[in-house]
Amino acid sequence: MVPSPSTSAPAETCGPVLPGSVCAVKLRCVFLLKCVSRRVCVCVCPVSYVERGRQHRWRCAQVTFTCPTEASCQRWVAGIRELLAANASRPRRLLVYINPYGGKKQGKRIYEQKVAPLFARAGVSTHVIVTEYANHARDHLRTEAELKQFDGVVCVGGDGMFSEIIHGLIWRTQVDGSVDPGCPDETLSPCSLRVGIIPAGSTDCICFATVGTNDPVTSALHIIVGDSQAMDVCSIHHNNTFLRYSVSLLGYGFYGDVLTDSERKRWMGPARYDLSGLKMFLTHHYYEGTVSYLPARGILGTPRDGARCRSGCVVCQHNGQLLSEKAERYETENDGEWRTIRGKFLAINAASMSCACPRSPKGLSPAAHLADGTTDLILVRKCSRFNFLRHLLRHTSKDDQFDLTFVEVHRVRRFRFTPRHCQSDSDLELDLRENNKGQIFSQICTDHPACGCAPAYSSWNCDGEILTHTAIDVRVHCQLIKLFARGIEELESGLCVTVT
Ligand SMILES: CCCCCCCCCCCCC/C=C/[C@@H](O)[C@H](CO)NC(=O)CCCCCCCCCCCCCCC
Ligand SMILES: Nc1ncnc2c1ncn2[C@@H]1O[C@H](COP(=O)(O)OP(=O)(O)OP(=O)(O)O)[C@@H](O)[C@H]1O
Ligand SMILES: [Ca+2]
Repeated sequence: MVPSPSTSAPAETCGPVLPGSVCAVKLRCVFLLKCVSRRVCVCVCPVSYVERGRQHRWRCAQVTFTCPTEASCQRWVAGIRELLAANASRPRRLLVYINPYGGKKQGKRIYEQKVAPLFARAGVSTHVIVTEYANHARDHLRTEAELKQFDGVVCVGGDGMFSEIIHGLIWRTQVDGSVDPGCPDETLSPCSLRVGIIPAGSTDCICFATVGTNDPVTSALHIIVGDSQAMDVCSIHHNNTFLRYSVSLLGYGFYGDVLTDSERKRWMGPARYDLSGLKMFLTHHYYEGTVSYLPARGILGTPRDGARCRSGCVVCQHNGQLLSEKAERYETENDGEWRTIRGKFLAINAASMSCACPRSPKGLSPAAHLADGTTDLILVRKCSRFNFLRHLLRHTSKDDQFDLTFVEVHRVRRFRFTPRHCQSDSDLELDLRENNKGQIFSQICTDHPACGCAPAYSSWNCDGEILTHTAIDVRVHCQLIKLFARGIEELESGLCVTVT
């Protein structure tokens, strides 16, 4: 039996030096440090472990054992090392990409000061690359990186940087497995390497929604203990041509416009989103188009069931199993019934996870799941500024943001969007008839008296990157990637397990 701070150690061999009780997470030994000093007949052996703090934060703590002889100390050390080595889920070698440019430009400092010392203490070796330009990490992963040498990839940056990493990894996995990554109907191969996120961006919603906090030390500890959390990925195509993948928010209208405007203000750091958000709220543009979607059927959960995706989520386990069985039976998602909605929208958002972040702690779709093979399609129809503000405010309160007449939400496996100006002649004809022949254009101008005309189209905000096309086809790939995370834990802050 190997000692851990959780068990009272046998008196004759080893016992905590510190008097009183010790707090520990599940009381699992995280690291082991070597014997640091030897006095006459006493060997001191500090062992590091994880301690839970407030609001899902983890901290590294230490307990020191003393042994009467060097030999018994070495036996304890060897025993613990053996136990840790036998744990296959803990990474030993990691490929680390640092974006020195994201968020407040602190990525390098955060990694060097807060994360690297923990990796070193845990005996995790690293190969660190500080990126020199946008898409450096993506291209390195696609073509150069010797992935067999590593047990995982770590991304130091924000959602955009994480997006680069998964683009590189997913592409590489498909090419290595002879799967065509560009084909919209292809069943993609899941990536075997896990990705760790050290938050150093502006929103960091993927980290927040999978860990419960944006804290570099907590994320580093989740990587060290070898946590694993599967995640859905949406593939986005335009006319059968691959555009991008998305794991969090795919937003047209409001969030697309906020992103486009905020890119010009990058020098402001994370505050750019608030300023652009206010500006776009006041601008109040709506966009016309057609949304078609394939509802998710036969699965557990709905977008308004009040459930929350948490560590060990049964909905994700159940739906993941169901969808993989479906794939084995060669059933395609095409056999369901597509539905179509035509209209004027302030925002069209697809949230593949809750998209919780410090700005919106419960997220855009609080009941969305990380790994259930679906995305929540949220349609905010044209409404007054006052009503839109009511909807936005509910992202920050306990009230249901979908309980409004101009908002609807559907849990879907696939969807398509066609902006009005791209619609086929027959669709346009239908529109004209619906709008009393020809009055549609003057209608738009009446709705925007300040400028006299409305923009015909917005852009898609795809995990914080702007998409080049507006007409898109989106498909969810269930559990395509894995993170060094465990989902948000139910256990609340401050709770410590006491060692007697
Ligand atoms: C009145 C307060 C309303 C507050 C409403 C806050 C809603 C915030 C919802 C945030 C959802 C983030 C989803 C994640 C998206 C990421 O993939 C992406 C890349 O990191 N981040 C953004 O696009 C960054 C998107 C950032 C959007 C910020 C929007 C701020 C809106 C402010 C509206 C002010 C109206 C004030 C009227 C008096
Ligand atoms: N060395 C670099 N120089 C310039 N841009 C880079 C570099 N490395 C990565 N990038 C790009 O920087 C962009 C922003 O990075 P990141 O997502 O880390 O920060 P952010 O946008 O501030 O945060 P968030 O996405 O969480 O809102 C990404 O699009 C990424 O491709
Ligand atoms: Ca999902």
